[in-house]
Amino acid sequence: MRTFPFKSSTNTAEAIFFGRIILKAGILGATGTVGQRFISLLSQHPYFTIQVIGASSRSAGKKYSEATRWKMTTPIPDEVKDMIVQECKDEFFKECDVIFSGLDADVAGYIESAFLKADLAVFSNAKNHRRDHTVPLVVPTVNPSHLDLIPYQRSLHSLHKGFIVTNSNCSTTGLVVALKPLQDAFGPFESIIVQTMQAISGAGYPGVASLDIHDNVIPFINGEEEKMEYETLKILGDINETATGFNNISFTKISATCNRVPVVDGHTECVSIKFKKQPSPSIEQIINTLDSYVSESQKLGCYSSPKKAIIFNMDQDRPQPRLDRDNGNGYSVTIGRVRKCNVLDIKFTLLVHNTILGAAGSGILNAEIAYAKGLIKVKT
Ligand SMILES: NC(=O)C1=CN([C@@H]2O[C@H](COP(=O)(O)OP(=O)(O)OC[C@H]3O[C@@H](n4cnc5c(N)ncnc54)[C@H](OP(=O)(O)O)[C@@H]3O)[C@@H](O)[C@H]2O)C=CC1
Ligand SMILES: N[C@@H](CC(=O)OP(=O)(O)O)C(=O)O
Repeated sequence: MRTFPFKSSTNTAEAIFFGRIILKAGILGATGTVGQRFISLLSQHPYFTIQVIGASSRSAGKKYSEATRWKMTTPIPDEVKDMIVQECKDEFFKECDVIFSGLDADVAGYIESAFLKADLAVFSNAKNHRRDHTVPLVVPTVNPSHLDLIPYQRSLHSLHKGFIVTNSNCSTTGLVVALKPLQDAFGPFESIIVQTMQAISGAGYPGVASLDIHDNVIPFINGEEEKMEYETLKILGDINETATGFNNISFTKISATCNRVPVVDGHTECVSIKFKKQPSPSIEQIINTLDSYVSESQKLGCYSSPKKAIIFNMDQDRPQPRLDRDNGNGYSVTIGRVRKCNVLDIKFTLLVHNTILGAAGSGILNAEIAYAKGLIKVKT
C-alpha cells in the first residue's frame, strides 16, 4: 500500500522540494457545477496539480475565467483563471496521471470511453458507465474494495494504466453511507423506502428555472428514482473472489421518491428500512453503529477523508442543509432523527453535500484511495 508522505497544505513547489508525489490532474467539464467544485477542491489539494482543463467547443480556446460562470463562494483560483480551456480530446490530456470528469451525461459516455481507450485513468461523475459490471461504482467512504475490479477492467481493454471508475448519483451517495454500517452489523435489508429533498445545484447551471423552484417543490427529477434503486444495490454488493464481477447484487426491495426543493446545496433524505433478520436491532444499537462507523478511507489516512464518515446529530430538528452540509468539509453525511418506524423497522433523516461527497469530492477521494492501493500508475 502506498501512502502520501506528508499531510499539510504547502504549495506545489514546496511539495516537489520535499519530494512529495504530485499527481497531474485533468478536468473534463471544468466549466460546469461539478467542474467548478473540482477546481476549487483540487486547487487546495497538496497532492494534485491541475494540468489541463476541458469543456465543450463553446468554451475551448477561451481563458477559464471567460469561459465559466463561476458560482463558488471563493474566487477562481489564481493558477486556473488564465488557463486556456481545451476540447475534451484525449491528445490534450495525455500527460495527466488522473482525469476527473464532470461532463454532461449527453457526452460523458463516448468522451470517457475515448479517454479509457487512450489508457488514461478516469474518475467520472456521470451516470453513463455506472451500470457496466466491469466498472467500479464507488462511494469512497462505503465500498472502496470495488476498486479491485480495476486490473480486470484493464485486462479486458489491454490497457497498462487506464480505467474508468465512477462515483454514484448524489442522492444514492448519502443513502449508502448510512446503509453500509447497518448492513455490515445487522445483515441485509428486506426493504428500503427513501424520499429525497434535493438541492437546486444538483441540476447543474442554470438548472431549474427560478420561476419554477422559488416558493415551490417539484416532485420529479428525471431518472433519479431509478438510479437510486439500482445503484444502491450495486454499491452494497460484494465483488467476487477473483475480482472479475459481483457476487450478490442483493434482492432488497427499494422504493425512492425524489423531489427538488429550493435549497442551494445539500440533499436531505428521509429513509425507512426493514431488516431481513428479525427481531430488528434496537434504536440504541442503530445509533451506536452509525456513530462508531469508520470507513476504509479513514483507515488509509487519505487527505480528503473526513474524520467521521457519519456525523450523528441528536437534536430533534437536525440535520438541516444550511447548518450541516459542510460537516467534514462536505465529505461527512449527517444523520439524525433515528426512531422506530411503525411500518418498517426504523427510520431516520440524512443530509449529504451533493457537489462534494455527492460528486467532485467522491472523485477526488476515490483517486486518493486508488493511489494508496497502488492502482494509479504515475508518469515519471
Ligand atoms: N450537480 C450535481 O450535484 C451532480 C452532478 N453529477 C453529474 O456530473 C455531470 C456534470 O454535472 P453538472 O456540473 O451539474 O453539469 P453542468 O451542466 O453544470 O456542466 C456540464 C459540463 O459539461 C461540459 N460539456 C457540455 N457539452 C459538452 C461537449 N459536447 N463536449 C465537452 N464538454 C461538454 C460543459 O462545458 P461548457 O461550459 O463548455 O458547455 C460543462 O463543463 C453530469 O453528468 C451530472 O449528471 C453527479 C452528481 C451530482
Ligand atoms: N440528478 C442529481 C444530480 C445528477 O446529475 O445526478 P447523476 O450524476 O446521477 O446524473 C440531482 O439532480 O440532484
